[in-house]
Amino acid sequence: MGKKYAIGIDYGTQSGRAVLVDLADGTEVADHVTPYPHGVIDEKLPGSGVRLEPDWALQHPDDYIEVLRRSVPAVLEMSGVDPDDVIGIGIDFTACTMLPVDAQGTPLCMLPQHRDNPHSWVKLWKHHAAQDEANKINRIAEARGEKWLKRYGGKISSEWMIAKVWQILDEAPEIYDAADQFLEATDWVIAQLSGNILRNSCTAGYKAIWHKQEGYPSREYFKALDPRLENLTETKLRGEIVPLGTRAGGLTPEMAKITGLKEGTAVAVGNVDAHAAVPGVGVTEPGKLVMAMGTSICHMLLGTEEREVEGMCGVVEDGIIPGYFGYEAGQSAVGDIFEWYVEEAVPAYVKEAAEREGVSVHEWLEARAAKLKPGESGLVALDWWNGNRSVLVDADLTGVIVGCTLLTKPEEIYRALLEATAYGTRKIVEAFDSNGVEVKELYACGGLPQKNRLLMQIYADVTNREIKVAASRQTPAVGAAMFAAVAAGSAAGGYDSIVEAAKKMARVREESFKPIPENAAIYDRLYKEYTALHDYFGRGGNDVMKRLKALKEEVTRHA
Ligand SMILES: Nc1ncnc2c1ncn2[C@@H]1O[C@H](COP(=O)(O)OP(=O)(O)O)[C@@H](O)[C@H]1O
Ligand SMILES: O=C(CO)[C@@H](O)[C@@H](O)COP(=O)(O)O
Repeated sequence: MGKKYAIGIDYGTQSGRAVLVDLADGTEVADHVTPYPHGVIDEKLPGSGVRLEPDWALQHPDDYIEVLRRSVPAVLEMSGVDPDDVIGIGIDFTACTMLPVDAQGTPLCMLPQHRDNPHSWVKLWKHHAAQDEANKINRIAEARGEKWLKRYGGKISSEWMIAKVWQILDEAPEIYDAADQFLEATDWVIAQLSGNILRNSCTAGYKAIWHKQEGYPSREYFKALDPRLENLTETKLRGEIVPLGTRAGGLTPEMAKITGLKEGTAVAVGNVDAHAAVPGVGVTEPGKLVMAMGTSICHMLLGTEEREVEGMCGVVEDGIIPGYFGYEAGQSAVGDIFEWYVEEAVPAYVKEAAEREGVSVHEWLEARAAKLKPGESGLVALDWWNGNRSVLVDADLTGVIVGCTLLTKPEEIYRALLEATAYGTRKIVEAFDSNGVEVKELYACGGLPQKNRLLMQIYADVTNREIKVAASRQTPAVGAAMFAAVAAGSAAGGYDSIVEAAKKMARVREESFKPIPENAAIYDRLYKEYTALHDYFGRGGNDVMKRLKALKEEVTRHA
């Protein structure tokens, strides 16, 4: 059998990235990025201009298809690989990114009668407007003593499926009624590729409260939320839930035409970006925490038992690698905080200087921030620009910088923001470690480790652990390609298990980031200050952030 390949596509927050991978050793033969034409829709709807309320974040489903139209033919052309030798295609996605579809699987926002209703669109993972529903989901689950709540660190997030579905029912019952099903976007794209709607066990487990043995929460629980939700899981969340690496079907003739791939090519079921990154970086055993670092960070860890960890996003059996309990935790804004600073708060002189020097504003700030010693800025910040999805699980928390003076410089603020996100990661590492899910080593992948060395050194110093970095710039996509190889199977030139695929295909860089003891010592002190602020603002010491947010909503509603 000659060389065989698979294509993995990583659907991120702002773009989709395809990579064509050699299955023998994981060599990335070609990659291509398609920025989403509509980007993140958070102010007004395309076409109608209908204004969105605060905390909304939507996407256009055709942007996902655009990635297939552009990036798949591009990697085929760049590589010169014969489509006959591409034996599988797999994807990973942000999650819970979900949408309502009709009985034909058409997104409701593509239908003229629903287009102008924001609830008919794709709700992106960072759509945070379902916090009221999430609060009720948690309150009612606690009151009823629902056992499954512990599997999610004691709180269900507003980012997830049930909160988002319930917000649709609350605010747009006509869209809820018109929806034949609510799907994760990753499952919707796979349905477009293969013609089959299958729900993957990863998003069902982490985002829709599904359990391998127990299934979804009971009808009684859903009825207690809202009588209209009683049958939700048998109706609008119905369908087969299958393990990662399952073959969803063969590529449809229509999709073969737009992608340039062969009809019938194996299509793997959907997956989540951070979860696909774990085998992508070669981690198939416990003790190694994988950080998928980009707009946000997802922290992924394997364990041999189901443990309770405060604030973890979830523990799902077989949720990442079959045979293990997969733990997920996360920070809902990391790169996004740096981007906010660069786009919204950096003085003009910095932008001009960066342009003159031919570097990006990030690079300009990083170079200057790297000259500062830990503690030198006199600043400490809380990393809650997009709420907290770590131990506090509260989307209503907001950002803070303490210690600014008339002499504070932009690079000092930038460094304080990098550090704040590292403290946020340390909180997560400590939560796992202190609950018996050991974290021995850190692995980093995603866009940030490639873009910012200072950030990585700060993470090593703050967590006092060595960090290994993925060799690939596209780790989740490589992971998705590995699952595609599993969906194709060894008889076709792929693999029979993800562990085998990861052994052959994953690579990390030679160089790692090691903690510098004197930095780590200062960061221990700064972390204490972070923790004091974290607990004061986040554990009820002062609810000023919530009061300000409520006031903002009140004033905006009446504007
Ligand atoms: N040099 C840099 N240093 C730190 N952050 C950066 C830098 N350049 C870009 N970013 C941030 O990286 C994030 C994008 O990360 P990336 O991994 O490429 O995408 P995604 O999260 O969509 O997968 C953006 O939030 C952006 O602000
Ligand atoms: O929440 C998850 C995974 O559970 C992510 O999809 C979400 O944080 C988005 O990740 P990115 O920062 O876009 O890579």
